[in-house]
Amino acid sequence: MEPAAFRSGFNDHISVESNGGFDCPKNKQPFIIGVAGGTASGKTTVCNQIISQLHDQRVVLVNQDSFYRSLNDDQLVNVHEYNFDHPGKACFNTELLLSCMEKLRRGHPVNIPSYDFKSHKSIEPSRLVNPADVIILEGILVLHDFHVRNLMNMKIFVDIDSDVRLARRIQRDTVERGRNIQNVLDQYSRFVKPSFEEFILPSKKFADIIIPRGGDNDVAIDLIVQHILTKLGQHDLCKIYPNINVIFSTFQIRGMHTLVRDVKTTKHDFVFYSDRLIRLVVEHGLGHLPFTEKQIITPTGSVYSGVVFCKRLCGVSVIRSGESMENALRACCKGIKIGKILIHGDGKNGRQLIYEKLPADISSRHVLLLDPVLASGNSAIKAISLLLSKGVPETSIIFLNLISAPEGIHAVCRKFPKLKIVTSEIDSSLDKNYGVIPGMGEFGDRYFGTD
Ligand SMILES: Nc1ncnc2c1ncn2[C@@H]1O[C@H](COP(=O)(O)OP(=O)(O)O)[C@@H](O)[C@H]1O
Ligand SMILES: Nc1ccn([C@@H]2O[C@H](COP(=O)(O)O)[C@@H](O)[C@H]2O)c(=O)n1
Ligand SMILES: [Mg+2]
Repeated sequence: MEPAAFRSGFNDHISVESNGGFDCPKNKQPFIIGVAGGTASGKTTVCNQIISQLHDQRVVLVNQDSFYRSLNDDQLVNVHEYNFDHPGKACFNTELLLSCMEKLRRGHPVNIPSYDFKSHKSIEPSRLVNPADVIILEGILVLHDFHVRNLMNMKIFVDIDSDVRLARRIQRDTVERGRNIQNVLDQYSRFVKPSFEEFILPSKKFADIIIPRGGDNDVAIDLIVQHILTKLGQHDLCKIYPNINVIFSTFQIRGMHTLVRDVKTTKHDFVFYSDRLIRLVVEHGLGHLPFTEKQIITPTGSVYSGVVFCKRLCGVSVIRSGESMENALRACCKGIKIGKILIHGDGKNGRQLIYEKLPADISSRHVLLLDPVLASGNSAIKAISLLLSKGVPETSIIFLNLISAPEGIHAVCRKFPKLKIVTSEIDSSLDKNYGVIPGMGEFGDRYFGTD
C-alpha cells in the first residue's frame, strides 16, 4: 500500500513525462509549494507560519536566496553596483536550484548551500535537507522562471504595499544584513524597485493564491494549510476523530523523534530518547483523566483552588513493547497496578490472546493501555476488546502510544469511538508488511536490544 501522504491524488496535474522523466512514480512525489513576492513582503514569515501549522507533517523549506552566486573580489569592490534582484544567470544559480529540487522530489537528501548576506558569499557548512512530504520553495523570483514554476503544485504570491516593504527592508537589512540606511535606499531605487516592477510583480499572474497582508493574514494561511492537509490525506484524522490527541509538537519533540527514528541510533540512545518521549505521552495521557476540585491553604495562608488526581487507575501493557512504558507510568503514579496482555499474530493475520493478567477490580478503574506503536490496529482492537469484556467502560480507556499510523487510528476509532488515544506523532501509512512508515522499526527489538 502507498503511504497515505501519497495516496490522495495530489500532483495529479503533473505527470512523469512532463517533468523530465523523473524516476519516481507520479503518485509518490511530494507536494511542492512556491512562495514569491517582493522583498520584505513576508515570504519567509508566511512560510514559517505554514510550517508551524503543519507540525505533524514532514515539511522542508528551501530558499531561493541560498542559490545566490558568491561575488568575486572584483564584484565585491563594487558591490553597490551589483543587481541582486535580476533573474539572469549571473545572479542566481538556478541550475543548481533545479537539480536540488529534482533530487528532493525523487526522495533523495540534498546539500543546499548557505548564503551570507553580509559577505555576499556562499558559506560553509551547507544545509543537509532530507526529502519530505511538503517542500516549500521561497524567494523573490520563484514564480518568474518557467522551469522553477513548473515544479510547483501550489503557487503563492505574498502581496504587500511597497511602502511597508521598504520600511521593513530598511529595518531588517540594517539590523540583520549589516547595511546602512543610505545603502539600502540606493540599492532599492537602483535595482530592487525596478526589478520588482519588471520581473516580480508580473509573476503574480501565475499565482494560484495571492495573500494580502502576508503573515498577518491568518485566514489565508489557515486555508492554505487545510488545503495542503487535504492533499496529503492527513487532513481529517483529528477532526474526524475528536478522541485522538496528538501532543503539541515542539522542536524538542521533533528532535527526539529524529533520534529514535534514525536507523543509526545506538540502543543506548534509543532507550534514552524513547523513555523521554514515553514520559511526555504518559504525562499528557494522565491529563485526560477525570479530576475533582479541591481548595487548599498555601504556607502564605492563601487559598489555592486546585484539583485532586483521579485515584482509581491502572496500567495495562501489551507485551513486549508496552512494557517499555511501565517505568514512566510508575514514575508518575506511585504504586500503580499494572496488568499485562500478550497477543500473538502478525500483519493482517488474526490476533490471538495468549496471556492476560489484569487487576481483579479493573472494571472500576481508569485504564491506561500501553503500546508504543499503533500500526494496523489489530492488536489494539484485541486488547481493547478484552478490557471491555472485563467490564471496563470504553470511556475509561486511554490508549497511549508514541506513533500511530492512520490505518490503526481509523480501525480503532471507528470501533471504539469513546476511548481516547494519546500519541506523539501520526505517521504516513503502513508498508506492505504492515510496518509503520516512516516509523521507527521494530520497537521492542530496538528497545530491548534483540535486533
Ligand atoms: N506581519 C508582519 N508585521 C510586522 N513585521 C513583519 C511582518 N511580516 C514580516 N515582518 C518583518 O519584515 C521583515 C521582512 O519579512 P520576511 O518574512 O523576512 O520577508 P521576505 O522573506 O519576503 O523578505 C522581517 O524583519 C520580518 O520580521
Ligand atoms: N548579497 C545580497 C543578496 C541579496 N540581497 C537582496 O535580498 C533580497 C532577497 O531577499 P528577501 O528575503 O528580501 O526576499 C533581494 O531583494 C536582494 O536585493 C542583498 O541585498 N544582498
Ligand atoms: Mg526572506
